[in-house]
Amino acid sequence: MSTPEPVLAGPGILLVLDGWGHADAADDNALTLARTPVLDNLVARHPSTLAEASGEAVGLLPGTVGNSEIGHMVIGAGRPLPYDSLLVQQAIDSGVLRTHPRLGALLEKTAEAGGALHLIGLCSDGQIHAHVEHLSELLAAASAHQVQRVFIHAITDGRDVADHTGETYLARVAELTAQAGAGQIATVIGRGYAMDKAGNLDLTEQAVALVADGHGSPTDSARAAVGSSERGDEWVPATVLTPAGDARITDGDMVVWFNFRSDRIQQFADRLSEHLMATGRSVDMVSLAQYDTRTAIPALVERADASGGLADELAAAGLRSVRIAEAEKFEHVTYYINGRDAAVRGKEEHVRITGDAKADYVARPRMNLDRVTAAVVEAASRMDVDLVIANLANIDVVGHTGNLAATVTACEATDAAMERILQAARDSRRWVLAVGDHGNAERMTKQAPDGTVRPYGGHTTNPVPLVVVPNRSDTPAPVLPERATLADVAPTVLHLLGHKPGSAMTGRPLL
Ligand SMILES: O=C(O)[C@@H](CO)OP(=O)(O)O
Ligand SMILES: [Mn+2]
Ligand SMILES: [Mn+2]
Repeated sequence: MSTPEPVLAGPGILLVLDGWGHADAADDNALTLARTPVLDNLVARHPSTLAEASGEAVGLLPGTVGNSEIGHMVIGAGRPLPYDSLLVQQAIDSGVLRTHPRLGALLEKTAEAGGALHLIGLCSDGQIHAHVEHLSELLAAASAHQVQRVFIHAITDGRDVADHTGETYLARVAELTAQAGAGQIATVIGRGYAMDKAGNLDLTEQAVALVADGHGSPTDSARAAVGSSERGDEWVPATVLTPAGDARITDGDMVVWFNFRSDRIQQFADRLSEHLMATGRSVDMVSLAQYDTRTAIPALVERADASGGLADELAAAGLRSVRIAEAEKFEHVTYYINGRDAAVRGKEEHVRITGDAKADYVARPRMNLDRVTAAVVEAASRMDVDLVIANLANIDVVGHTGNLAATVTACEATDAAMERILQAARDSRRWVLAVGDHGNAERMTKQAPDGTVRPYGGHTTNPVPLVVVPNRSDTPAPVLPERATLADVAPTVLHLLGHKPGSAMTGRPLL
């Protein structure tokens, strides 16, 4: 039976509601606790489905939570992309990492020169930025090459895993060093300092001074280091573990960065490189996966090709897009959705909304949403714009605080913004495709390794709502398939624009 063409192909709006996951109503589900009439109506009245946004469906290891990088990359690519966590795991399983020629050569050189190996990275199993177990492979390689001094500069998490679990993960690091017969934790600092990505160099410099020069509070145990934080694991102050001895980075040492995700470690990596160079220390550096640093740091595992996505198809079709997000998610609607490609194609405009630089999202759960919304409304009103791509960041960014009340407010603010955007879409006869990039706010508690249930601000493996609001209401609304994945977004967007999916896309148009 042939169905009538339900949607008039034409200009549209692709909205990523960051962290908008689906789960049944519960007392830790900020999205169902919030009063969100517009979002509720959207899902109830318009063609909608649930899209997989985690694990293998998007190119992650089975069962791992989605994240903004892979979420936006797959939304843009129209196909699952083997993410860096998966590629690193494959390199470990196949033995490629342990026998990596570059790693081997540097370890050998370091051992011969009597230098030290410094391993810097996030110590948790959150699987968004890093995995603590990856250390075991690196420690084994160091041990095999007889590097005598191996120092771990541990970054504590509390964001991708339940807070106040740092001590457990540092205990795991100690176990791994004992197993490998190499390495010790030399310094500890929270990710709030070491993984700032917003240009707050005062925070980054504390991490640089700690690992390069040993500037931090001396303490004799990892437990005391973590316990010294008044603001949880994210904000463990710079701490030097005295039993490790002198772990400063000196001429002839080498550094391995073991985060596999770049965005939050690259500022630190750049500043440390610059600081070592400025102080006359020649130090070899490698990173587990490829980083987007200013200074070139060779990677042990190369990233997957992500070309041939939405941006390339829009450019080939001569369509104009406007990308809008506030600073926290600006790279996601530009660089990541374009396949980690910094080139700005013709007819592509970028609008970066900036505002209050202080990131206290419990106090400011609305963030800069009013300005983001105004920019979307303005772009939608322009006849020359074929596609508006915007990210509404609040549900995710405020969700990360783990504060349920603030996250409920963020959901309600997003709902009000949606009302304005939907009105603008009607005024300009645009369709709207709204989708989450991964879950977050629909589950705000998690069981910690010790069995207790704690407030949790991290991502989830839940599917995300995907809704299409057609640009006309006088034809029967299409029915979307029952299940979808983020890989179906770009083919659907191209279909709604009146174009075919790109040849590199494996996702399908959902209508
Ligand atoms: O803030 C981040 O770095 C991660 C969580 O660690 O979230 P997202 O993937 O949404 O950027
Ligand atoms: Mn996100
Ligand atoms: Mn997030």
